[in-house]
Amino acid sequence: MEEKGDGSSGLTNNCDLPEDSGSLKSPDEESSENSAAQYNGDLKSVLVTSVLNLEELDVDLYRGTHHWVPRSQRLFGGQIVGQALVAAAKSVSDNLYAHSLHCYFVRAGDPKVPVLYQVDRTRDGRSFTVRSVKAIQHGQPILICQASFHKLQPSPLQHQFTMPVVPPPEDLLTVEELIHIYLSKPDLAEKSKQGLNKLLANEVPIEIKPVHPPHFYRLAAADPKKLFWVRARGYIGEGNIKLHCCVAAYVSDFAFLGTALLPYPNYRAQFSASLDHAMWFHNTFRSDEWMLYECESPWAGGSRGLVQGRLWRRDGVLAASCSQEGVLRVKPVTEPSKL
Ligand SMILES: CCCCCC(=O)SCCNC(=O)CCNC(=O)[C@H](O)C(C)(C)COP(=O)(O)OP(=O)(O)OC[C@H]1O[C@@H](n2cnc3c(N)ncnc32)[C@H](O)[C@@H]1OP(=O)(O)O
Repeated sequence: MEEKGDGSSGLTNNCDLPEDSGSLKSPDEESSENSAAQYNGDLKSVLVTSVLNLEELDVDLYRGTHHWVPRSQRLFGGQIVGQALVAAAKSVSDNLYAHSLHCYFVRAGDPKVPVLYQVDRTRDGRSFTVRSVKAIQHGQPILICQASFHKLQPSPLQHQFTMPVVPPPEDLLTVEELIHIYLSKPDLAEKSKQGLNKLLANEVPIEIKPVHPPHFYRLAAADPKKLFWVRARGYIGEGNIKLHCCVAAYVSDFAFLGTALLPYPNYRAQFSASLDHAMWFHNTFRSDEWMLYECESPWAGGSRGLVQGRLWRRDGVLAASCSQEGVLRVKPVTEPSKL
């Protein structure tokens, strides 16, 4: 461990969460709109214009819609957590910052209908404020979430682990670029090509650069650890800290549970889904800037796997920590490699 400045000196909080896409513009952002359009080669992130842009139906009642749906045809857990945190944050004051959330995914989300978010104002304290959010479809909860917010309170106690030393994102390829390299292999089997093309067609609103490029049809067992740079696609802009936490909640569930499968190349997941998800936010960060996601799985057993992750700002400041347990029902791989 090392002593570290907390990087929070510039803590600002334009806390308004998106009501509509226009409400995201702070005066600073207005003035830099042209450069924003160029930001990481994209327009405003669909995560803020659509996914996390909840419709207010009544007091503490919101409706969220879907953007990207995984092949499992159940709603992406990160989307539900991110939207639940948006709903919770709308009822807390500007001087409070999300510091943690704890969720259970109790039913599979149905991609054919929107999700309702019902917020209970559990407690408003002098330092901490707690919200409980129920995500509902077909009259039943699909997620229960507790989110806690804290006033900024400086302390002499400050430490964090050290960020792993890895190549910068500029030196690495995106998942899409890696897939194109695989697709250019002349002896690639047709079925593998189809699988990779399906991956390319995924409209995931986040960008990923693996530190160790994956073997898409991996053959060797690996330690249950992975490192990748990740950021929201498109521009979000600085200032709205709560919104960046909501985006990070979305991002943090992506490819997370798969860490627990890395030691078992001879098994493939027949059924996998996250059961719970917890996050702690430590410092300010920009979710539209590259962050290093360090994932590891300390344990698997009993058809479940535990994964833990740390999201690092590229300047080495620990932005957030995550934990998740998932159900992992596997079956042996019987077919030879398709490569
Ligand atoms: C790529 C990105 C993905 C990232 C990860 C995510 O975001 S995942 C998305 C977020 N997380 C989720 O959606 C999880 C939501 N929670 C749930 O769906 C549920 O809590 C749960 C399925 C985990 C609970 O499991 P239960 O086994 O209690 O549920 P249930 O009894 O309804 O069974 C669900 C299905 O599993 C089967 N099943 C149940 N027990 C089984 C067992 N021991 N061995 C084999 N199969 C079993 C059932 O027959 C049923 O199949 P049939 O259905 O065939 O009848």
